[in-house]
Amino acid sequence: MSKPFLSIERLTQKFPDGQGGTLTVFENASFGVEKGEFVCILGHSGCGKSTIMNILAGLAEPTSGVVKMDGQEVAGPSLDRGVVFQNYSLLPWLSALKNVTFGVKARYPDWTKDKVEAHARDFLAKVGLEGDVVHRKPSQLSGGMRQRVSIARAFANHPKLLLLDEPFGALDALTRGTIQDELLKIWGGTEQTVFMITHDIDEAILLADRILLMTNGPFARVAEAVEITIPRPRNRTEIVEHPNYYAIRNHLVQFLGKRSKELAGEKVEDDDIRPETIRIDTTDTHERGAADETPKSSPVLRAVND
Ligand SMILES: Nc1ncnc2c1ncn2[C@@H]1O[C@H](COP(=O)(O)OP(=O)(O)OP(=O)(O)O)[C@@H](O)[C@H]1O
Repeated sequence: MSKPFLSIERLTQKFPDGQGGTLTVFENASFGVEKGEFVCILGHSGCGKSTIMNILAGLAEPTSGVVKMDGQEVAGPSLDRGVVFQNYSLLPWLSALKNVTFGVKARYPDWTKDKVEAHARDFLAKVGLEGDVVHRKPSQLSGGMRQRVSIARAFANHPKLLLLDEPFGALDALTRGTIQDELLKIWGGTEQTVFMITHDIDEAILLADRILLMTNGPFARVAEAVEITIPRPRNRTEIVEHPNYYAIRNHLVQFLGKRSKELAGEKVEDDDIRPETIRIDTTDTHERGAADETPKSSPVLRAVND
């Protein structure tokens, strides 16, 4: 089998536990992300999601294990990997527009000033920021606007991999919904690969191609990769009507509510360190024989190993 675009191999992170011992946050985390894929990761607080993201960004080094992107080992930050954090991390002394042009200039040093600005304005417009508002500094923008600038900035740089760490965590539900739609639109028009942390199950189902589920720490691991068998384009109001929606949602709720605890700390054989692929498709009639009378309302759950 060919290697995925992003491959995470046997990642282990240990920290001093503050009492003279060691805290093993996760051990042998191994998974792959395909080019252009949108992957969300869900797990309880403390299982190590942000730590994994910092390692993928090249901002932290794991205790052991390797991350490879396009076959190259990730070592240190790079313009090929863009990060959006919950707290926006915009440069406070620059306008929204300059926050975007700043990165574009670094990425495309040969571009003229006009080209850089047009490109930045184009991406700001994609997230609904046009006109005078682009000249405001972050302190003069609402939280939702600041997060829009962060997203425009990240996409405008065309990184090969976009890392989103709970980007909508601080936003109200309405703004969050609008920006989720904008994110989908902006991602749909690019070839970019996205890896996103969220605590919101519905957000993950709306956005992701696959959802990785982590068991609780310490010794957390990525136990399952749940395929989102709902066709795109998706939108928030229609997605809940898809026959797979609640079957997938129930599976995720059940994992986070129960199995993430039961599986916590469980040692697995070497052959099983990759997450189990879970495909839930109540519309898949191929799996059932013609004589199978299973009603559509009862979900067919089938787990397929990688
Ligand atoms: N630099 C560090 N030194 C010591 N312990 C750390 C360090 N960074 C993280 N940890 C510990 O590692 C564990 C995982 O932290 P991390 O922030 O990655 O979890 P998370 O899954 O992202 O949590 P949340 O969902 O709350 O953001 C926590 O127990 C945390 O206290």
